[in-house]
Amino acid sequence: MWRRVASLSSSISSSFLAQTASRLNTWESLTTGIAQQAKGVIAPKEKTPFITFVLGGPGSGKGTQCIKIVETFGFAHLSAGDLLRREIASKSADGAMILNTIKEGKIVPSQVTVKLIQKEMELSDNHKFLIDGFPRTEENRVSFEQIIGVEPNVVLFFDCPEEEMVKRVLNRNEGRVDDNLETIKKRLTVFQALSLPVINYYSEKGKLYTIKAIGTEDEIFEQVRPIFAAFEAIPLNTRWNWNISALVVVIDMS
Ligand SMILES: Nc1ncnc2c1ncn2[C@@H]1O[C@H](COP(=O)(O)OP(=O)(O)O)[C@@H](O)[C@H]1O
Ligand SMILES: Nc1ccn([C@H]2C[C@H](O)[C@@H](COP(=O)(O)OP(=O)(O)O)O2)c(=O)n1
Ligand SMILES: [Mg+2]
Repeated sequence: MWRRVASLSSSISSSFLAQTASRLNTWESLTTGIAQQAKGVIAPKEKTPFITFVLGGPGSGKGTQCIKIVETFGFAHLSAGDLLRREIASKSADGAMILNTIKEGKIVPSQVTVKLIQKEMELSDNHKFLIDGFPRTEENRVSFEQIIGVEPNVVLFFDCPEEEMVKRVLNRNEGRVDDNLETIKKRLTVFQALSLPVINYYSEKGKLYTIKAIGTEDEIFEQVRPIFAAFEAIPLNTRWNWNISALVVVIDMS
């Protein structure tokens, strides 16, 4: 059980501590949100969730780097695109609508995507989540906050030039309905118009880590690794919860 044992003024000046602290939330908020949503069916989990949003344009290398983060840091990988493609394949009620939306390079209504993410989070034994390709719009972002009830600890942005993204997507060869030049152009327009505002939002909140997504997969991962290594270095039984006016020390008494 988490107990608050002290509340300190915000005089601690280390930027690392401040940045790190701002990215850690208490477990209570998620358990409350999920428990409310699940109407008590699912028992609260025991660990503080650690949520990373993985953002970047189509072909910027999000999925590729997520695999490496999973291997190295043991996260659960929830790809919004994969969850939506699974709905299409399962011929669910929303399947046809999702397929048409993806073919058009547009964004699926947030409630549909958030519900799929929520289900995966509830089913997972893990407490560290990489949410890949989400939120892609401000509507996505607000919907997640409202339905799940938490904010991310870390937001990664894979920053890649458009020509490189187009080249990678056209070579991806996974048989995706949206990996063609016509749809990619639409997706890049949507990324600029709807996803960049989300990236700016997290930048202003001090949660954004921008990765230069050019180079080999390993070179790019060397930019990613220290971000999570820094969080791993925080002692397991100590969590800092940063507030605008106060720093609250939370010590695990279990
Ligand atoms: N650093 C890289 N250099 C060249 N190709 C890459 C790199 N990272 C990923 N790729 C390839 O580019 C394509 C898109 O990568 P992917 O991880 O699916 O991107 P995203 O999930 O952002 O759309 C894939 O075929 C992948 O193998
Ligand atoms: N939050 C999301 C994520 C994906 N989608 C839809 C629209 C996207 O173009 C497709 C594919 O997403 P996916 O993340 O798999 O695509 P990339 O890996 O960036 O190429 O799914 C969505 O509507 N909302
Ligand atoms: Mg992807």
